[in-house]
Amino acid sequence: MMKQYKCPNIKDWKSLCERPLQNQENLSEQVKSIFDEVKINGNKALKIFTEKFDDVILNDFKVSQSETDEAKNLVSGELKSVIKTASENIRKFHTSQQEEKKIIETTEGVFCWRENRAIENIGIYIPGGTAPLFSTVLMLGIPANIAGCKNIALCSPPDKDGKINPAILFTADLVGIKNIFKVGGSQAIAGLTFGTETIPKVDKIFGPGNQYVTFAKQLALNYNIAIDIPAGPSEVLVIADESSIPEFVASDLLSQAEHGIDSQVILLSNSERVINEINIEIERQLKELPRNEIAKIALQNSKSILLNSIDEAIDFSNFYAPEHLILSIENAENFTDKIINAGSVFLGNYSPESAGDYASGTNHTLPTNGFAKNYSGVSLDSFVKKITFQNITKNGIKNIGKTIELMAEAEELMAHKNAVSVRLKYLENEN
Ligand SMILES: NC(=O)c1ccc[n+]([C@@H]2O[C@H](COP(=O)([O-])OP(=O)(O)OC[C@H]3O[C@@H](n4cnc5c(N)ncnc54)[C@H](O)[C@@H]3O)[C@@H](O)[C@H]2O)c1
Ligand SMILES: N[C@H](CO)Cc1c[nH]c[nH+]1
Ligand SMILES: [Zn+2]
Repeated sequence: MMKQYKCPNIKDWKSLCERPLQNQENLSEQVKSIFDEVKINGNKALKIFTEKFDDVILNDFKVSQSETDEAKNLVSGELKSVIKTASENIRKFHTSQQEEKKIIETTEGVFCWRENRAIENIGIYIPGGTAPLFSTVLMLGIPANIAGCKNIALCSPPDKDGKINPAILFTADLVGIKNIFKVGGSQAIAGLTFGTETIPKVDKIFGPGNQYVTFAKQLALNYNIAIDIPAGPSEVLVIADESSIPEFVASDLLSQAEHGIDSQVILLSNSERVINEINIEIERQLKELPRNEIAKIALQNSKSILLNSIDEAIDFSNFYAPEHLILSIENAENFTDKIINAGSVFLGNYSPESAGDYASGTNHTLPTNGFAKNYSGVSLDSFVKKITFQNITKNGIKNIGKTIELMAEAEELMAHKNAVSVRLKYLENEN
């Protein structure tokens, strides 16, 4: 059952926005010690942590070609076909994010532009603890392909038989990923950070995961490894008014609650009747939901909040900064300008969040835990660096030279000034 709140005072919003995170001190100590072990002992440490956390003893972490071939035979034709449909939409949307090179003449003879270069060595993490998220392989592998990333290492936790789910292996094969490792959790992130005898060290780590994975990615930053975003336990916030359909809203809330016991779902409405009906629906659907244990626990972390108006609900949502925001309200499209902080937004009664999770084309790797205030979700840009170039003609340096000289002198950096002065003098002598 979600906790219920009625028109809370604005000073209580901060505590209402707290996420159900684990004891961060224990978590950080644990992840730091896993990093230290993997840094020093490589595969030996991976083996110990895989036995401890995934309950399986592995002597080789690399997935062989025969394992991939076997997995491809285990995935049904129907599933293969819908994965391909989803992959086409994801490819279409991410290809549309490519930008044309634009050369800008800022001053006559001064030409500036940017060019994209793919990040060459990347690691992608595919969650596998609660559910094998093969859809995440599409979300990360496809933009990596479009960007032109050369070397992609994929890590995902093994099951108790020491295997990776066949759909993950099929999807990895579909997007051309060959380097696959059976390692999960923070030990996988440590492996990608330092490199081991088997796992390559990478330049940037992508992918969602539980609190251990997310903390580990943030730790990787200390070792000069870039990360995509903090993409931790899933969240959804739904704003519902009288036009919403309780059955739909309840289904959306449950869809994120089932991700993990630390997921959080929030319902906001300007109508007590709507909140009550949605809560009744949640209870009804929960009973019918197979494997509902996780959702039940996550719902205890979750809240339904009655607010005075839809505008106030949007203010609350911007304050909370949800990973996913669903607007189940009349004329939802008219409210988009007011959304300031959210990872991905779903408008109206027929845009379920699951569509973005799988197949509409947008990326499902999104910022959580309030990070939608300052991070975007994963996109094509996440896989490239943008290098600036400039080309200044003789005329251009004559035009902009004085500006640079005066600024350099004012900063008391005379060598900077001189780098322009020598050129201007040279050009004077040329004439
Ligand atoms: N934000 C996003 O974009 C996004 C997208 C998809 C999924 N998610 C989230 O990803 C998460 C996936 O989590 P998951 O647990 O299912 O899979 P996971 O693969 O992230 O984590 C499983 C691994 O965690 C490690 N682990 C488990 N218990 C541990 C412990 N006590 N100490 C240290 N390590 C431990 C194990 O090694 C295990 O292999 C969910 O919370 C889901 O909501 C987020
Ligand atoms: N909702 C998750 C992002 O928070 C993504 C996902 C993958 N599969 C199902 N859902
Ligand atoms: Zn989901």
